[in-house]
Amino acid sequence: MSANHSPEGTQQTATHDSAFLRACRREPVPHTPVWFMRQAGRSLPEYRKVREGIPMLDSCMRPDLVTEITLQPVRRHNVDAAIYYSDIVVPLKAIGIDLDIKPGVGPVIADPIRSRADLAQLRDLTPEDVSYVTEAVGLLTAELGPTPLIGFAGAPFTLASYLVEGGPSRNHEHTKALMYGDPQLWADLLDRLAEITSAFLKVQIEAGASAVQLFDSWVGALAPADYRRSVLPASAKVFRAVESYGVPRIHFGVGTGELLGLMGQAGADVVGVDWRVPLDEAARRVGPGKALQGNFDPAILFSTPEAIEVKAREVLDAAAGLEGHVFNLGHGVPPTTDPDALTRLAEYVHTQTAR
Ligand SMILES: Cc1c2[nH]c(c1CCC(=O)O)Cc1[nH]c(c(CCC(=O)O)c1C)Cc1[nH]c(c(CCC(=O)O)c1C)Cc1[nH]c(c(C)c1CCC(=O)O)C2
Repeated sequence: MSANHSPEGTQQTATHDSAFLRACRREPVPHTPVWFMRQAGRSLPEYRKVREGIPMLDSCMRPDLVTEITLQPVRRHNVDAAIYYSDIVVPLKAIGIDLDIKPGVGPVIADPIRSRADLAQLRDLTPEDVSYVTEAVGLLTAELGPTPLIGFAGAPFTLASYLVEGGPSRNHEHTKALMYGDPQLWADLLDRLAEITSAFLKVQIEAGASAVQLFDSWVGALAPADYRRSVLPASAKVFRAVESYGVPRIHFGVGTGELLGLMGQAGADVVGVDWRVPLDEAARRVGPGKALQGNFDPAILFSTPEAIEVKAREVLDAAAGLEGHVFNLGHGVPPTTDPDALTRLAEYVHTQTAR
């Protein structure tokens, strides 16, 4: 009897045939799949309730909470994929970096990395460091049934920005100073982060994640020449490290209109696009052989239901000629979003694109 005749095998087949994974592979789909970056989190009252009194990073280390919080938006919005509840700094915390996530601020690093000696803080990540991830992914894939689970990690540049700045930054001054002032130290830092990120993605895939997304949220701060020279090699290393698993690899950043081609070249199967570039134009910049993900402007979620539909229709029209399209926002769900607006948006995309 083949593995596909066991109940587990049947579920794996259904997951493999899901609209989300089919779109990532640029295969025909029954409807355009939808999920929302940051779909889990503060926009949901049920999230705020289970997080009460529990610091963000503590919640990421509790498989029961990770499972519940990851499932909440799937239950509520009928999205086509779940994204593992965690944060981009979790693997850094797991190797002993002294950091915290400050509510309303973001990740804050106690001892920023700015010298060669500071690099010693970045040891290798082993699966034992994040055993709670393996456990939570196992619980989740059992609960999710055919709905695919997306694993994720921060890309080397975005992680480096937090580590070098010591926290969130508008202009990434210290980061760029290091990139230009000590290119060898910069390259070594990004290479270390590529190793850690690769190890973290492998843990999630081996435990059952069906796709992975690399968040390079802040890389839009760079010019293309700098991206090609100082960032692309490290991101490409991450994509190569997980290539043999055969799961779709999504690559996302904000303000990356001028970088879309290079971000595809780094090795992604799906390129995430923010709202600044229409999807048909993004497809020209990315080139053939890749699916696109995006790109509804999250600020428009605060508008009227009618305006939201007009904008969603525009996104779908621009996506009409794409080889593969995963509907998403151009960036994360804002914390004060009315969750019903997201439920209606997912429903609208499903009904408008049903084949
Ligand atoms: C840049 C970045 C971070 N974290 C992440 C990124 C890349 C995505 C992006 O560009 O938005 C990734 C991330 N962080 C979180 C998720 C959960 C999964 C999902 O998308 O639903 C994901 C995918 C949970 C979280 N990560 C964080 C929260 C909010 C903290 C809380 O609920 O107390 C959640 C739900 C904290 C965090 N962590 C970070 C920021 C900027 C913040 C917000 C700070 C704040 O406004 O309070 C760093």
